[in-house]
Amino acid sequence: MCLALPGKSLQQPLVKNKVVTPMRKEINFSVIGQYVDYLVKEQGVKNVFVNGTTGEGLSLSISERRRVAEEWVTKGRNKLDQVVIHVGALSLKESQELAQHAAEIGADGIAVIAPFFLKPWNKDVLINFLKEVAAAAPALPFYYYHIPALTGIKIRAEELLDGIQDKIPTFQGLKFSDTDLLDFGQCVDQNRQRQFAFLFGVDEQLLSALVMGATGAVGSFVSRDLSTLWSN
Ligand SMILES: CC(=O)N[C@@H]([C@@H](O)[C@H](O)[C@H](O)CO)[C@@H](O)CC(=O)C(=O)O
Repeated sequence: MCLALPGKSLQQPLVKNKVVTPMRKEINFSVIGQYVDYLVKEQGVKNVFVNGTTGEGLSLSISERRRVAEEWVTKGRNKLDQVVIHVGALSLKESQELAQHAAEIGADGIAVIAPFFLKPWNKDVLINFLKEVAAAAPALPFYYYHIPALTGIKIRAEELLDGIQDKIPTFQGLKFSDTDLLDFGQCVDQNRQRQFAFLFGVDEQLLSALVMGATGAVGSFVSRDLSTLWSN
């Protein structure tokens, strides 16, 4: 459950942890502070991705997602470098509400998955959805969470990147959770000015992605060892 994002500067990749949401019958908010300390002290991880796939964000209610985000931001203050909140939802309004909330509580970025029930049928429709969500948090770096195996949306990331910053000025990069390394390589190739972050999300292919130019990673099984890879 580890995620790496670039640092405040895109040139400086950092290890991040995509965190689970602790639950018994209900969400166990009280252990999130300990979880932060564990990640920082035991795992050498100072960046987290909250309410994503591993955090089961899409299975939580909106009020639960808000509360989980608040806990991570609050408990991570002065300990974590970046807390990125996944705010994707099937409802545009809910996604916007979560994006605005992430900005209000002081998160460092937001990420959005494509709506996957009534699916965007082309790139422009998808970008319009993302743009509306990003506009709800106009000061927060925005990541598109590309995970076609779960969304069923096959629009290639490379196609999406083309001209995206004209539509979404806060666009910071991709969380690329797909095994299509050709698509990934074409994204990297398109990013000649290195303005975007490419956070790779399939642990099993991370080494290949690093060779190809991933600037960070979001993963389940990597942590301190991953930061070592980058620092070497
Ligand atoms: C589908 C999924 O859960 N993918 C994981 C991977 O880390 C995955 O667990 C790993 O590659 C093992 O298959 C992450 O990319 C997901 C993630 O970052 C998230 O919590 O949003």
